[in-house]
Amino acid sequence: MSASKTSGRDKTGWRVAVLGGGAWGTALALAMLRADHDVRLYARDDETVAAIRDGENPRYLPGIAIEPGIAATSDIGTALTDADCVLAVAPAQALRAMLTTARPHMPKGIPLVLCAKGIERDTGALLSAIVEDMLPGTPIAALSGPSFATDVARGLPTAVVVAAREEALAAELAARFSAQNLRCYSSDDLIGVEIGGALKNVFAIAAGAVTGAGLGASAQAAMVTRGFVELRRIGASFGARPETLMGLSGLGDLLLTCSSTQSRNFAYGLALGQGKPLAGLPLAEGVPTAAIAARIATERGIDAPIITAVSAILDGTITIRQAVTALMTRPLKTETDI
Ligand SMILES: NC(=O)c1ccc[n+]([C@@H]2O[C@H](COP(=O)([O-])OP(=O)(O)OC[C@H]3O[C@@H](n4cnc5c(N)ncnc54)[C@H](O)[C@@H]3O)[C@@H](O)[C@H]2O)c1
Ligand SMILES: O=P(O)(O)OC[C@H](O)CO
Repeated sequence: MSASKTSGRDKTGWRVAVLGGGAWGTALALAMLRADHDVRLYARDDETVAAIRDGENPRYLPGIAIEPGIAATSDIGTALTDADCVLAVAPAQALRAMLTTARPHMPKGIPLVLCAKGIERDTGALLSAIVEDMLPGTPIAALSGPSFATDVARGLPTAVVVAAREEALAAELAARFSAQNLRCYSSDDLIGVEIGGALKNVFAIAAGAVTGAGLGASAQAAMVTRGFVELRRIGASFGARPETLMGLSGLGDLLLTCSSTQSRNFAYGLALGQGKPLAGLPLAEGVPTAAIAARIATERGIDAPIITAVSAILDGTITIRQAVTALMTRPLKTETDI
C-alpha cells in the first residue's frame, strides 16, 4: 500500500478487486488506478485479460489506451486475495452468478461496491438484496450516476455518487475513489441510489425509441418528465428518498442517457424505433429491468404507464404507435398527482 495525496485528501492506497472486464469494469479499474489504488481486474475470459495486459480492451472499450499498472487476471481468487474492497461490475442479471464464483474467495468484512444498474428480472431483487442473500454481513455500497465508461476511461470530468447505509462507509469510499477528474459524492440512501440507476435505463430505451420513431423533441421531453414521475413512484415504494432521485443517480443519469446516442440503452431504443434489428446490440440493462419494473408496478398498484408500455413493446405485445395512442388517451389528471 502506498501513502498518497489526491485532490487535497490524504489517503492510503487500497488493494481494490474489480470484478468484470467489460467497458465499465475496465473504466473503473483505470479510475481506481488514478486514485492511487493497487488494482486487480478479474475478467472471466483469457482473451480479455491478455488484451488488457497489452494495453487495450478492444471488445468492450475499443480505442482507449489502458495505462500500465492494472493486474488483469481470469482467476477470481487471485483478484480477491488480500483485497480491501471489491467492485462488482458484471451486468445486473449476472451478479448472482458472479458472486457464486467469488464467494469462496471473498475476504471477510470488506466492502462490496455494486456498480451495475438493474433489478434482477426473475426475483425483483435489488442488487443489494442479492448480496445480502449470498454474502450476509458484507458491508454493501453502490456507485452510480451519469458516467459513460469511455468518458471515465479517458479521464474526462465525471461526478458520481457512492451510497451505503452507513454514512461513514459511504464517505470513506467516496474519498478513496475520488481523484482529479472523478468526483464522488456520498449518500446514505443505498436503495435510492440503486433504484435511480436501475430505472433510468428503461426511460433511456424509451427516449431512443421516441427519437427513432420520429415522434419529436416535445414528445421526448414529455416522456422523460413523466418517466421521472414513475421513477419517483416506484422509488418511494422501495423507501428511496425523493432528494436522492433528484440527484446524480436518478435525474442526473436520466439527463445523460435520455439524450445521448452514446448510451447503449438509448441506442437500443433508437434501433427499436427505427425498426432495425436488435440482435447483437451491446448490453442494454433496461431490457430486463423494464420487464421486472412493470411487474413490480402492477403488483404494488403503482401507476407506471411508460414503463408498462416499454415492457410491452420489448415483448412485442404492442407497437410503438399503439403505445403512444394509449399513453395520449389516458384519462386527464392534475400534473401534481404523482
Ligand atoms: N458502460 C458504461 O458506460 C457503464 C457506466 C455505468 C454503469 N454501467 C453498468 O455496469 C454494468 C456492466 O456494464 P458494462 O458496460 O461493463 O457491460 P459490458 O457488456 O461492457 O461488459 C460486461 C462484462 O461482464 C462480464 N460478465 C458477464 N457475466 C459474467 C459473470 N457471470 N461473471 C463474470 N463476468 C461476467 C462479461 O464477460 C463482460 O466482460 C451494467 O449494469 C451497466 O449498466 C455501465
Ligand atoms: O450505455 P448505458 O445506457 O448502459 O449507460 C451507461 C451509464 O449507465 C451512464 O451513466
